[in-house]
Amino acid sequence: MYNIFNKVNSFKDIKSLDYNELDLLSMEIRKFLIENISKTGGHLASNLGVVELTLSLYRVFDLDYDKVIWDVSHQAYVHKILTGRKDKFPTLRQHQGLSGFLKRSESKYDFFEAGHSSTSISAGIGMARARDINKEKFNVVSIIGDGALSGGMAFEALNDVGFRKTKMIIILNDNEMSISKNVGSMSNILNDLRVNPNYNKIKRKVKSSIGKIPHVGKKISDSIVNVKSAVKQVVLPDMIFEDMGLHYFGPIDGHNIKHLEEILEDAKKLDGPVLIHVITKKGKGYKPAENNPDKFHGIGKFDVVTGETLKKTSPTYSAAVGDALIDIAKEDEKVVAITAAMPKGTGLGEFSTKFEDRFFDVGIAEQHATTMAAGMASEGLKPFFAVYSTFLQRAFDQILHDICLQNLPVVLGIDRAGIVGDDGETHQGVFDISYLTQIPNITVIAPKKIGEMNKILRWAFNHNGPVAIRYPRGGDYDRINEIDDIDVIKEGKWEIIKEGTDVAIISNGKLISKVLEAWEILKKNGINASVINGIFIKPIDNMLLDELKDKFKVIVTIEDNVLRGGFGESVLSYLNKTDSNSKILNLGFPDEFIEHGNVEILYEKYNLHGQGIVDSIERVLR
Ligand SMILES: Cc1ncc(C[n+]2csc(CCOP(=O)(O)OP(=O)(O)O)c2C)c(N)n1
Ligand SMILES: CC(=O)[C@@H](O)[C@H](O)COP(=O)(O)O
Ligand SMILES: [Mg+2]
Repeated sequence: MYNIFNKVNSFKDIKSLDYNELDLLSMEIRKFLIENISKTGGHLASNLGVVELTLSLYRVFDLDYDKVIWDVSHQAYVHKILTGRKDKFPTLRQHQGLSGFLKRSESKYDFFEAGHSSTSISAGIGMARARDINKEKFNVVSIIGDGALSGGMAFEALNDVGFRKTKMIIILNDNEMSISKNVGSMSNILNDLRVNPNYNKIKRKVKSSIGKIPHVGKKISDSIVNVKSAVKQVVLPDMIFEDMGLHYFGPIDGHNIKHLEEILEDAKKLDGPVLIHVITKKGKGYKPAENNPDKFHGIGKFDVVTGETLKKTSPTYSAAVGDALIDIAKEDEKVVAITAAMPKGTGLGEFSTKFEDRFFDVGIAEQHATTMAAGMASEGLKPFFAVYSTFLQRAFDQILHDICLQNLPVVLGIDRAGIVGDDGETHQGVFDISYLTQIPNITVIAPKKIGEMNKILRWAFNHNGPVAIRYPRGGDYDRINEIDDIDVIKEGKWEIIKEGTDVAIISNGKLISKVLEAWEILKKNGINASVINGIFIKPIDNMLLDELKDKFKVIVTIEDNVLRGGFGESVLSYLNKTDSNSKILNLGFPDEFIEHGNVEILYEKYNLHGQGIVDSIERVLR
């Protein structure tokens, strides 16, 4: 089935191949990726786009010596194949299987881990400077996408590397796509560069003809500069990378291995930072992905022939947020929506077309989005920033310093709160309760079911101060439909779902379903539990806690967050200040990073499934 691919297990095996064999290998790698990812799910389109780029890099550079850093690292599957992990590919993103991202524990060739974007240039600069101080000689190559280049850290790193002239190579992998269409003025500049490839040709001609003039004097060299800038003025209004102090090569066809290799060899010889602008096609070689790169950016299992996803779609929290927001925005023209490059993932797709002027995709710029929201709120707008819990970690200071310090009414829609599953450590949303609740002025709230989203969002927009609404990836468990939506939302007031006598269980969000599962088992075991929806994670319901402590010997908190600084600790800390004699049991995630794997497997592993909750409670009651 595979001719060349079967013989390739390592980057060492590709060095001796000729260009025809490399073309065949590229096709076979694509076939392998499509077949495997159709069964496991994963980041298909980005990987299909970097096949030739990865092969070229690994022929020119020596991974036993040189360092290659992949930004985000969702596009590093070909790297995994070429670094001895081909056979493990069917386990991709499965619990205990290969990670979907780079992992230093997986391979000595995974030089730097990522999952969040725009870190590769900074990491590369760090390695290059360590190399220089340690008097070593290896090459450093950072590969960053055009989407990731919209992130502030990437600009900070370019600003630094161009100034200090650190020797390294930056490959800008430009496929005109972030997850959705790339946005921003840098994206426009890249487009200019793409459609004006003449600039480099003319520059090379000018340089080579001047190189032929013997003993170039100051006058002539001045005129070179003038010619260069004249060329720039005519061909391009601004050559941003060269002006920042980097050598620029491009645009280069990222699917032409021979040409890529020539450029990489040239770049290797140069001192100082080099940026190679490579043009690739996201989804290359698989029509459904080429035609629909955002759908195939990160996809679940799919049918290879039709490209259709196999899992039936069911209502999600993100979609409910999008619908509710449209509803509210129709009534209130002050409502605006913001995303940091995740319009579809956060459910804002329809909003973006219905309210074009009131929708802002700022690129992968969570910090900017947060402070911009604060600015909008200071002028009377009602901003809603929908953002994944894990990516909002970037904007901690902006939430604190720009929103909360000024008590500005920004609504943060914290999507993917709690564990997300297959993406693993870098993406689990298990820190937001801890990082948010320590900030004064903010209110943190969580719906227990999708149906409550509209009501909660309306409450948040009417609240005079910052509000964070946390909700999970995906949708509800069926069990939650056994209970009603919350009736009235009152700040700091919890909802009693079941009245019991033996133990009080307080939880919030999606985990309420798991608590209901536990409640049923406990009942069968003769234990009568109260179940409380701690819908307000901050402020907590002190009055109800006062009643619970007098009534129950055991109070249990359960959260989809790390225990440190979490909901349970807030409850514990309050009860510690009272005369409570109740025993408090806090359930949640321990002080460690939560690996990748199916969400249900992970809940079970950490005893947050029905039986796990029961076991923990029975242990304490005994
Ligand atoms: C800080 C942060 N915000 C958002 C994301 C979600 N995200 C993952 S990949 C991606 C798009 C990256 O685009 P690009 O760098 O061009 O890579 P491509 O997939 O096009 O190869 C985004 C927005 C992230 N990983 N990190
Ligand atoms: C690499 C990355 O950060 C995103 O592509 C992420 O994997 C998307 O996750 P969702 O599938 O939850 O939108
Ligand atoms: Mg891209």
